[in-house]
Amino acid sequence: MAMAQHKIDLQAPELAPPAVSVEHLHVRFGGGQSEFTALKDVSVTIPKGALVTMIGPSGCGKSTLLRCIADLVPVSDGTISVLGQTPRKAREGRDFAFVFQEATLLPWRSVLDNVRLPLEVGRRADTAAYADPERLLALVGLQGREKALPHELSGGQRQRVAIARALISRPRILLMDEPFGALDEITRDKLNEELLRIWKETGTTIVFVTHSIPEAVFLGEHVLMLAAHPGRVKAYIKVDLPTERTLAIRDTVEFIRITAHLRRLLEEC
Ligand SMILES: Nc1ncnc2c1ncn2[C@@H]1O[C@H](COP(=O)(O)OP(=O)(O)OP(=O)(O)O)[C@@H](O)[C@H]1O
Repeated sequence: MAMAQHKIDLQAPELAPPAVSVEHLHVRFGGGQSEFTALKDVSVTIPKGALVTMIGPSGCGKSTLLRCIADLVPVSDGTISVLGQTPRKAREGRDFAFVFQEATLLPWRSVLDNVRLPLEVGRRADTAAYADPERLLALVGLQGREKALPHELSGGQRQRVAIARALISRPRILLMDEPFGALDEITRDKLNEELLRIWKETGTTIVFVTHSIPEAVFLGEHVLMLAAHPGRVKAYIKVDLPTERTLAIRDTVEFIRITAHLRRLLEEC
């Protein structure tokens, strides 16, 4: 009698490539006498759909790591895979988008036209591949401000525009380098809550660099800590807090315990 065939599901989640896989990454700048090792033997896996925050002392290589993932800085040794491809391929396929500390909006274009910009300069012929700019503005809480010019917006609102613009190509990964670092505390708190909502609504994987331990813990499902000189992984912890988070969670014993633990680790870096 023939044996029953067992169906093998090649799309099983555990077999799918992670969002980002970094293996034995070394990044060196300069050469000869002035060679400088910015990252040494960094290995880390970022699961699909995760929100990973990255923290570490100044100069430990957080931006460098993010830029390597984004194909903006060349890798000296090791490999990076973004959704199973090279960072170059992922960049060409617009699989990720980058949000910087400065919103860098075009001052002469309206909010809506700034968000639409990637549609005009992009290489995707298929406009259905892009999200609807007006819906994105609603998603980031800027409904009704479509016609405003950047100078008419607050810093927090400009950063909301930058996030909407980043989301227009429906990136599967959002790389954020201290996006709220220049904002006042109240605006930053509000945007932190909103980012969690946007993350849940879009299902985008997010890698978020910050200098703030409370911000890293509030946002992160996982916190990646780098140590400096040379830049290397110090810790990669899962944040054991409920996924539904409001700012009030920062007053809980568990939140305070995790931030204290990270602060002690940071002091060793
Ligand atoms: N293009 C470059 N050429 C030479 N050195 C560089 C270059 N980019 C970064 N570095 C150096 O690599 C190290 C890591 O820089 P990086 O900006 O990644 O650190 P960081 O952790 O993001 O710092 P910060 O928290 O201050 O923003 C620093 O010493 C920096 O001076």
